[in-house]
Amino acid sequence: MSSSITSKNLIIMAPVLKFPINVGRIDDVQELKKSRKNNIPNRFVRDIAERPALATSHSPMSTSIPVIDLSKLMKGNKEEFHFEILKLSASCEEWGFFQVINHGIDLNLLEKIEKVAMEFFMLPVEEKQKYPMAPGTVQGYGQAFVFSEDQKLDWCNMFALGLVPHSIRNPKLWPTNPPMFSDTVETYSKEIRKLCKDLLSFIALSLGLRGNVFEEMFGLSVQAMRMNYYPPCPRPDLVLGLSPHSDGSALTVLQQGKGNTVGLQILKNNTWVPIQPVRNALVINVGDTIEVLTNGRYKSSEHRAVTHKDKDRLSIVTFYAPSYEIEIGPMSEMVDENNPIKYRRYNHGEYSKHYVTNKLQGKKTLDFAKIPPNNSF
Ligand SMILES: O=C(O)CCC(=O)C(=O)O
Ligand SMILES: [Fe+2]
Repeated sequence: MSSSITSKNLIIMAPVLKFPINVGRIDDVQELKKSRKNNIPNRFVRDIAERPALATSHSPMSTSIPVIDLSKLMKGNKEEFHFEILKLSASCEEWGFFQVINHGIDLNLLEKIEKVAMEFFMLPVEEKQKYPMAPGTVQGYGQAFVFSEDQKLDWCNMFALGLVPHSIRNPKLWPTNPPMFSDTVETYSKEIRKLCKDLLSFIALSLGLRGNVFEEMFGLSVQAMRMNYYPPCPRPDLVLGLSPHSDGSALTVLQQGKGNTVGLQILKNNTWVPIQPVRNALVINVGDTIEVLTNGRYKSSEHRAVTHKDKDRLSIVTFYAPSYEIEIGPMSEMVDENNPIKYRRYNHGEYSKHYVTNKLQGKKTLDFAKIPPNNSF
């Protein structure tokens, strides 16, 4: 029997790697850009099957995923509320993604977090490397999810922090430069936390469940943040900004840099669909945890980021998940004879550990929880 994981021992242990790892040389893509002009090191060049097709007249149109108006859920009349809940349920079932407008978060705060994030990424590399992401770990500056020398690298610089509970914080990784960085992260993460709670309660209602079901189940929810900076890439047809993956969270909130190019793509019906940013909206996606809890009714969608030849791109991503202590599995309301159980029960801390100690590879991480379909005739 595996012992359950608590937030305290997770930070000490996490990520727990069975062997010392050799990740080889990880070039900083912003520095590459400065030094090498058009030469892309082989480690960034994807195998042909993985390369992003550049837009042609045949490529799927950039799509606006469903847009949910939060004000209609918070204070709309009965009809507006009902309509928006139906839209929410359809978005989660069909896309696992939606954008939220009128979310109530001060637009100045969204601008401010973007500003400090960009200021951070524009610092000299020596300054950023004062907060290093150690190989195999997921906090600090660097590239996460790299576990071997021959693994392909993403055309991205990341900066990530654990936020809640406090025990997952590593104070040495909180930048003092830019001066407003850490304060802004604190304010922003409190606002995003409220949004996650509200959205989860509407997601519960959209499933016909009590609004507070997830809040009660999750305990003190874990919250972490990652800023992804994708510099322009001379050969966007050869590289990926971020490898295909689903998120291990319950819910993810993604803020795209204002005026940035399209970079996020979602795999839908085996086609990578570029997602058109909507002004002042936040992109929300269902993570693996909600997929398990709803027994696959709401699915975490596979997504990735691509780069652009001339333009950079920033995304600021919040992951909201249950406390590591809790055990999860499909909720009884989601299982019946037409919807047989698809996932086993497990400790969420174990899943988090599994997620952060494996490379990003589509939805493979969720095999951890899948019950193989019954093959008997
Ligand atoms: O940059 C993006 O749009 C995607 C980011 C993302 O999926 C992630 O950080 O998990
Ligand atoms: Fe993601």
